Amino acid sequence: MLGIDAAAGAASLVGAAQAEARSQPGKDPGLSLVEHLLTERLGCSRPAPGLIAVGVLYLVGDNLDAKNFLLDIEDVSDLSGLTQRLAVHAPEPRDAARAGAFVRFLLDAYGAATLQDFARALRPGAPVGQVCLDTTGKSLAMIELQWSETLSHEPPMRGVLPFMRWTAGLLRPYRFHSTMLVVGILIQTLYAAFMPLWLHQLFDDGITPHNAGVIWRTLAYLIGGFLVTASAGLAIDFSVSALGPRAMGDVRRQVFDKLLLLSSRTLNRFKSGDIVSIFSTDMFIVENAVVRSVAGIVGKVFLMLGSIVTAVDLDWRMALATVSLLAIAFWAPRQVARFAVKAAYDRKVEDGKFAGFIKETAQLLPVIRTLDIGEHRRGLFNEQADTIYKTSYRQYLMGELTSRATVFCISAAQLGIIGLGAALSLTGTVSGGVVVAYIGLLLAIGGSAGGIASLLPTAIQAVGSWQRIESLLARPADAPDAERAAEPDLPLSRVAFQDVSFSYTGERLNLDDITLETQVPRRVALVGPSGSGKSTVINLLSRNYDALKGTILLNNTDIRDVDNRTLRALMAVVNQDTTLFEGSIRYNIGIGRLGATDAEIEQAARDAEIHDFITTLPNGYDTEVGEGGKLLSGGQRQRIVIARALLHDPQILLLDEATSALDAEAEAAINETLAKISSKRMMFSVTHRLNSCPDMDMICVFREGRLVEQGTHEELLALHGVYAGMWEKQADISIDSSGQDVDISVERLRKIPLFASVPQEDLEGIRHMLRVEEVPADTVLTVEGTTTGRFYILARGMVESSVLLGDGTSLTMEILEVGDFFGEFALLEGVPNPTTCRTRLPCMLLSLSRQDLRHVADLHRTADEQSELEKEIVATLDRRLDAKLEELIGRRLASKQRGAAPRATADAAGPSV
Ligand SMILES: Nc1ncnc2c1ncn2[C@@H]1O[C@H](COP(=O)(O)OP(=O)(O)OP(=O)(O)O)[C@@H](O)[C@H]1O
Repeated sequence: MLGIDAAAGAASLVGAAQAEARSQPGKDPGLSLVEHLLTERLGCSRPAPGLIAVGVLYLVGDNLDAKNFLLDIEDVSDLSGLTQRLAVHAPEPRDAARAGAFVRFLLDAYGAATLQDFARALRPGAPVGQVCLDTTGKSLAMIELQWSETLSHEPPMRGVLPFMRWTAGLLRPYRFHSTMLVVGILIQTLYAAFMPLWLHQLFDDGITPHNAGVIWRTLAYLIGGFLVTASAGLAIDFSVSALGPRAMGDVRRQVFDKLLLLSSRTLNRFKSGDIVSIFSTDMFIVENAVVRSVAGIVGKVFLMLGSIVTAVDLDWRMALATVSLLAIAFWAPRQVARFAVKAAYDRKVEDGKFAGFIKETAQLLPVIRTLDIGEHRRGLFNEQADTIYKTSYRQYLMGELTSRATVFCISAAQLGIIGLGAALSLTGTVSGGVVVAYIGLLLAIGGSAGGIASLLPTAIQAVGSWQRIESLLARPADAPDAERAAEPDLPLSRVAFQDVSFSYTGERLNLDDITLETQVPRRVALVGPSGSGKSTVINLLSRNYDALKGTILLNNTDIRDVDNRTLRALMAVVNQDTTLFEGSIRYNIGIGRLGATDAEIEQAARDAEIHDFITTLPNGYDTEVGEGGKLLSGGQRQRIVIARALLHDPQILLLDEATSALDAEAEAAINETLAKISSKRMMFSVTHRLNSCPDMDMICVFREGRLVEQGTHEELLALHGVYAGMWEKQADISIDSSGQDVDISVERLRKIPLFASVPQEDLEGIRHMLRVEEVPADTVLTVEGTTTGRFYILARGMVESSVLLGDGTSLTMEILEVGDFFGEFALLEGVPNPTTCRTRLPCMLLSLSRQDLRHVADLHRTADEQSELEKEIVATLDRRLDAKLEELIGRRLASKQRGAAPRATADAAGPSV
């Protein structure tokens, strides 16, 4: 694993380890051996680094994959402490597991060479953070985060018995019904236990000696017992019907409460269909098992136990044989049951993925149609359906095999016992009555076993579902309240970021050492290319995530010390997602402050400038908004969200592209409203369009996670840096106040390389030829490999350019923003578009076709002159095409090397296509 030549000098290493074991009797000889290997073969310092030695030993000695689940976030959050403990003490079992998991992580994520470097660098006294930096290039916090992201979050596979124990725990609070259930089962058990004894009595003391008294008395017992048992059966039916739904109601509540406490980081780990399918399919399957299987299995087990007691009473030798054979008969199928439980769990996981896939397909149907990737999606569907088929096949087969194996083993045991009884009766050691009673007993046992076997597949299926419910319940509530719930002295006068760094996955820093300070009331714009970290600042301020390093202060209080309720009262977030809750408009605004009066709700609606619209609706504030608010327009929904935020009356308003999902007209109107309502409070506003920036008190410019510039509009323009460049790109493209017309200056056109050398009068012509287009989100504008389309300049919104990879997935090449342009290849005869461009947000565009361009040239030029113009344009395009193709090939290669995972590129907002 570490590239050590094990054979070389192995004897001397073993000798040294043995000598050490003799001199330090408490020490694990295996650990000594690994320490000697590390120090003498890899040049690690003495004493050998405990972390790596213990980790390697644990890894080779244990199946870590099976134990990894035992570790949770806290276990991986103190690598320094772990290293120190393992350097001086004999390892605790949990620390040994941690070390093993860490070595596994380093090996998987960075390879054996880095693990060796890490081991060598772990010298006594060397800070672990420095070792991490020197060998992996990542800080200690990043390594811990990356490590925690790799932890398996699946609970250990468990079987039917733990599931039954869990069910018993669920039923315990319901005393009346549980008691009724237990009493019912006991009565059935007693009857089953006594029946063979009565049969024995009937045969040996009644029928054989012709004793009518005994016969009638025993028949009376049997009939009475039968009637009582039938009533007990009814009691069982009533109690399980009440207990199952009640117990599952409790589980639903628990899971829902847990859901509310999960952080965004944890929620990101779930597939979109998972949570819904846990609440729907998994809960149903478990409930079904609680009602139908669990009580049944318990009842049958009791019956078998009762029968065994009777068996002892009848003949102890046969009873001993019965118990031994039954033990074997139940043990053997357990081996199959383990596979059955795993198969049931796998099936549930696949169901969750499948539900997510269907949901995604339904949501993205317009995109699928416009991209014409129906066939590709069908291929993915077939793959998923195939996987579902395979996992279901395994699930059913294993379930049925478990049941069949149980029946088979029990039947074999029965035959064995009958054979023993017959043999003993030949020797005269047992009477005929005992053998008859035993046959009755075995019928009862066989019936119970058969019953258990038929209930097992349902129970096994439920174990898979239970594991998934448990895996959600077992997640730590990682959005906990602050331990020292401190109150920042209100009102708020200051918000500060001090050396704040953050990463979502531990792979790279998404915010890198951000320091900024601002006073209330102040309006702050967060600008920068797509993926530069603007929304992440909002995520940290609203405490959706906590910083990896550094502090965010509200006045002088660390945001992590402020309890969630106070924090939520201080802030409101409005982002581009305008999905509403199903219910009335009143409800959707009112949840901004529960308990608000109707007058307050109406005032908030007035401030958000939606009151007049609401009063025109037949049901006014009681109008139902439909699922997700789909009965209202995007602009109306956004105003309702703003009204909700205003009702909340926050001191800090966080706006994250609040208007970018709206059309330009609605954006213009809502921006006016936002400008009014933000004047009295602090506002952080993420924006791509810079036209609002001149009015802001402070502008923070982000690039690749770093805060590269901050100041007022004028200060930043004077810097001639990133902001000035962005401003220049956007400044001469204006949208009129109605949001319906776009204008671009000739000077701005000239800055596009394509038009750099076009004569002034032609540029004027081109400017007038440009067509204004308003395009909704998810519209495909150019398609890779085709020669149709137009040349576009982006005046508003965002466009994603991507290429299709060999495996059918698409790779994002660039995110184009206001001022960027694309599709110039459409201006050339026969040159196919190298990428597909699709709008991510509603866009306003200026566009030009090849015919338009030719027409412009025709107006003023002779054929020769026109061809000169075309030649210049062709030459510019050729240069850009070459550059584009080179970049494309490079990215495709890189993506293949990374396993071709399609994802938006972080630094995607470079120059336009
Ligand atoms: N939940 C997440 N998990 C992993 N990475 C994420 C997550 N959210 C954002 N990122 C990554 O973090 C980086 C910063 O994202 P962020 O959303 O803050 O950028 P942004 O500047 O707001 O971009 P945009 O303008 O496109 O909204 C990006 O590279 C993005 O891919």
